Amino acid sequence: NFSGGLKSNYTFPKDFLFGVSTAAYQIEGAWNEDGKSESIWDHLVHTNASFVKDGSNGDVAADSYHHYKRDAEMVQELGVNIYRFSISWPRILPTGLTNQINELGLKYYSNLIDELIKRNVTPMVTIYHWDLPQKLQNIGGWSNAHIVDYYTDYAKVLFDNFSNRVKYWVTFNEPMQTCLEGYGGTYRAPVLNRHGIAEYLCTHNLLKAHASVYHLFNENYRHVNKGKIGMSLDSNWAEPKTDTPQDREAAELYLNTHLGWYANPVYSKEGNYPKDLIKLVDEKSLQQNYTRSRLPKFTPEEVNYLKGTADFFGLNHYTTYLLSMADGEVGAIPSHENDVGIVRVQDPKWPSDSSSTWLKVVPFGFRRLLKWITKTYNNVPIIVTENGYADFSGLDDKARVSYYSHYLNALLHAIHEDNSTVEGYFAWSLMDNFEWDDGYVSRFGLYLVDFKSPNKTRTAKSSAKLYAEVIRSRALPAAYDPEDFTAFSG
Ligand SMILES: O=S(=O)(O)CCCN1CCN(CCO[C@@H]2O[C@H](CO)[C@@H](O)[C@H](O)[C@H]2O)CC1
Repeated sequence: NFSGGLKSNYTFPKDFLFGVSTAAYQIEGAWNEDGKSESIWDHLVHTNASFVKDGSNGDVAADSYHHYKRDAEMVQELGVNIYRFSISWPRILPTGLTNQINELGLKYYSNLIDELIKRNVTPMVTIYHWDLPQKLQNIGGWSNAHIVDYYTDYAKVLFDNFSNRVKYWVTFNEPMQTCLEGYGGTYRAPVLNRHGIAEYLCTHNLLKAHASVYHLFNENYRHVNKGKIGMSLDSNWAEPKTDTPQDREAAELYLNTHLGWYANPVYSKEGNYPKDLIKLVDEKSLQQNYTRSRLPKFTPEEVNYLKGTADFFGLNHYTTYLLSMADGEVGAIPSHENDVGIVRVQDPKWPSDSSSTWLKVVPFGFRRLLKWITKTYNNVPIIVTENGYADFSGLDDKARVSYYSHYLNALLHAIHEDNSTVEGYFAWSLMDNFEWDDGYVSRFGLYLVDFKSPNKTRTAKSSAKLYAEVIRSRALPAAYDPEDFTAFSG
């Protein structure tokens, strides 16, 4: 049924990892303090103030650079076992390269890690959550093949300094957002908009960089504390718009050419990009008179080098779309969108009070996506590294309480009825933060941040209490009703 499963008294396994997530650019502030250099997000919001809905930026954000002890306290109040945060590359390597290592940057993260360990909370580090040093973008960024070495050198500095205290690593957060939306489009930094070309170059180099860091970790650092490393991929669920063969094909094609674009090379038995994607881009490139396909190819050695380079499947999920085949050309020519040729919409009946217009509440989609990943990638262990809801602010966040209840219900059914191997779940986000193009208009936090107060005061919302209760009891509240979506009726 709609909420992903009927009322049950399923519980979460006692060793299930409950976590909460944040990202450097969205919470830290101190954008140019203590030696940190400009990231591509600093550069974008400073040179194009109209990019952000409320004209704001991450210069100060939640000022976690100065309030990380309060953050660690909040994490402890929630009772989570693990805290996922990201490290800012330009805070560690101001030139982007290892000729200059910023000790004050290392110190900040070392202090944060110690605060977490003191509170019995396991740190999980996301090595890259979108904030590339601008100096590297100036020489091509992810479209420059040498970025594989630059990223590997950066990751080695983190492993050398933190692998004895950090057990969980995520190489990239949502690589598709960087490559498809940032290099192919204008929705994310560096807003290159070189659709049809740059999204494929970015992805090609980024996947090689991922594998390079996986092997570095596997060979030299895993033994330090039996650490684990993976990647966090974002995916909507794709439901066929109508129950017809074409729409079923469109839904499968969406998953293969978006999630599979990154998952197939790493998690599938055969490796490499999905066959559908290779075929579509090769054919379109030929028709468009390109001498060679716009999709770069992996050599057989590279296909093997990439295969199996993760201990878990990190999944960021928020919402669902209805898919159908396009009748005729869609999107710019050339572009990934045009290459794939499908159309996605959302059902107007789906609850949609969220401040993020794309975020519709569709719990069954979460359960079906987990089942699809389990089936497609041979029951790979999954860690849901982000899931959450946005509103316009407020402490008694009933819609967020309802969203989490429904999505956790769907998760319980995925675990107990669909036998998906899910090892953990992280709420996005610990606190209200800079929501990229939505600025501070859309709030995702379990804690409300008063951005006008000097200390960026954090206060627990009703959803923080719900989440803490679920973690303590390992179950949904007895009062939870899978059929009740009233919290969303506007
Ligand atoms: O229909 S549209 O094409 O107009 C918009 C597509 C919807 N996307 C889906 C992927 N999602 C990534 C989520 O992004 C993740 O989730 C959080 C909340 O956004 C961010 O704050 C995190 O940094 C990020 O990891 C952003 C919105």
